[in-house]
Amino acid sequence: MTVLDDIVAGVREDLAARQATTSLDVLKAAALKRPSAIECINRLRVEDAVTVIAEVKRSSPSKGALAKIADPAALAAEYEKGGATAISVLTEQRRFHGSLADLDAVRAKVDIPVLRKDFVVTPYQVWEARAHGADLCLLIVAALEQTVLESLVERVHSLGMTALVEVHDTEEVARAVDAGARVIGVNARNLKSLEVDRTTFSRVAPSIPSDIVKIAESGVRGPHDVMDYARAGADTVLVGEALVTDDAPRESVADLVAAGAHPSLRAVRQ
Ligand SMILES: O=C(O)c1ccccc1NCC(=O)[C@H](O)[C@H](O)COP(=O)(O)O
Repeated sequence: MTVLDDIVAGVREDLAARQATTSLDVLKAAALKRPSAIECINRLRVEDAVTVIAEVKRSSPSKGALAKIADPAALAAEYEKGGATAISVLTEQRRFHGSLADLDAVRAKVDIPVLRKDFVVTPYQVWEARAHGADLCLLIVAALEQTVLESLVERVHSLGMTALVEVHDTEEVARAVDAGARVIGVNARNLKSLEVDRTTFSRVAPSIPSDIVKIAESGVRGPHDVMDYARAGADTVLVGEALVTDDAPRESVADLVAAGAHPSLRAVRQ
């Protein structure tokens, strides 16, 4: 069994428990009370700069416990003040120690778009994301059969959210495009070995059509990695570990944002 299969099996068990207590009708009612979603795509891809999605990440299968995040909302607020374009909140419980409560807290605190980062395999979880205030919802191609991927992308978009469709190779890019993705994230973390290879983005991104927003996920340790991803064509970078393990997350986000807007990148991005 791969790490991904193991995580998804746990997600399905936890989901069954939540579905037993919260009906889809309750979620739908909550989702309908949300204001219409922010137009995320225009915020993620801006002229002359690479934007930053900063992640609330407590733990991970590859590293174990990363940070004691007593107040995820306060951390997200620091990210926002540092210039993050969006906040990613890991809501998976067993391996990442996240929760929908974290998503609620962050949503209540920040004005910028919020991503539900989880292993979404059913429409119920998409409704959950919307009911808990997410503007973006992660869908991992490797975890989904094509027909399911297509229906979940459609569901995410029909609820006014934006799907961040995650891929690891060019075959998965083709599947993401066929499924209607408008935003594709290339994750440098191999989901079998959990090793991070930052060159994955430069190999995979050229196969992503130009009208689709390109996000480089994982492995950013500092400003130089943002600039490398920018030179390889990223519109946005998604950063977790380096920020949650930092003593000054606001300043560190600001440094990454400044790197993404560095004048030397202008020629590359035109
Ligand atoms: O982080 C992990 O160990 C991991 C393992 C298996 C599946 C997903 C995993 N991480 C989720 C992510 O995609 C990252 O949290 C995100 O891209 C940020 O990465 P990083 O900046 O390297 O923490």
